[in-house]
Amino acid sequence: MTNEIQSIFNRIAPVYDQLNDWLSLGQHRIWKEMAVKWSAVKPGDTALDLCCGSGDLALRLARRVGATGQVYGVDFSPNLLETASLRSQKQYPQPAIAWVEADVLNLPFEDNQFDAATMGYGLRNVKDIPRSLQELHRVLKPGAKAAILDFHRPSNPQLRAFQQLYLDSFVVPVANYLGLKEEYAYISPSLDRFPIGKEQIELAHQVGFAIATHYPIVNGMMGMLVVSKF
Ligand SMILES: C/C(=C\Cc1cc(O)c2ccccc2c1O)CCC[C@H](C)CCC[C@H](C)CCCC(C)C
Ligand SMILES: C[S@@+](CC[C@H](N)C(=O)[O-])C[C@H]1O[C@@H](n2cnc3c(N)ncnc32)[C@H](O)[C@@H]1O
Repeated sequence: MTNEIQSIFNRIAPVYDQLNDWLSLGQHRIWKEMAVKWSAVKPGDTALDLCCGSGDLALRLARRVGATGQVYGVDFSPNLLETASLRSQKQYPQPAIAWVEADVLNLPFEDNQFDAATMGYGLRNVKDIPRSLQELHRVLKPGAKAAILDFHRPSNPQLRAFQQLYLDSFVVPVANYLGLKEEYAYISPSLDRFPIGKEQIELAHQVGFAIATHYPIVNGMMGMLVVSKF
């Protein structure tokens, strides 16, 4: 399964950023900015972006930590990391970002290292959610926060039906046009398996996060889990 997920993301890498803009009507930028803000990252921090993909969140974190801070972006897709690295090289001044190819279930970092963290659309894709939250908890400093953005299922049946229709009748056909039907058709079943907000809070508490809050966004079609370590 891990290799399957890795190869999905390697295949979509060339069009990933463009499709996110088209399919979310540009809205994913706002949701990602909210994640950065809710991670409470500040100038001088050492910040972590898990499942960084093409680097959207890591680049935003880098703007917040500034010249005195450092950002680490971790992902297991070499193709998306290549895009991320090219994007950061094009920026001036060069952001202080280290792109790390690794599995977020086994982070190559010491305990208590990071002041803040983000994870965008990663948690739903890992094969062991509790383990990934445990690793995040381990590497955060006491007092640090993380914001975890992902799809969510709205409790309202009409909104849920709209979300399903949007995925089946807009997202998948657009991806199909680019030869990526199966890759984008994967989103819907992955969302069906994904724990809802309350369940995410419970999992976060189980791995030791002292505070865990889930905020529905876009009428519950997306969600943000914000966790704090004490
Ligand atoms: C940035 C977004 C999704 C990233 C993403 C996550 C995955 O797990 C994938 C799996 C396989 C292939 C691709 C991805 C992937 O790109 C979020 C934005 C893109 C969404 C496809 C848009 C979905 C929007 C909501 C269902 C409805 C929002 C309505 C609003 C009025 C635009
Ligand atoms: C939907 S993309 C999100 C990328 C980026 N965070 C964003 O918001 O645009 C999911 C990312 O998670 C990565 N990923 C999934 N499981 C992983 C794991 N176990 N370890 C490292 N990366 C993983 C994929 O390679 C992919 O880049």
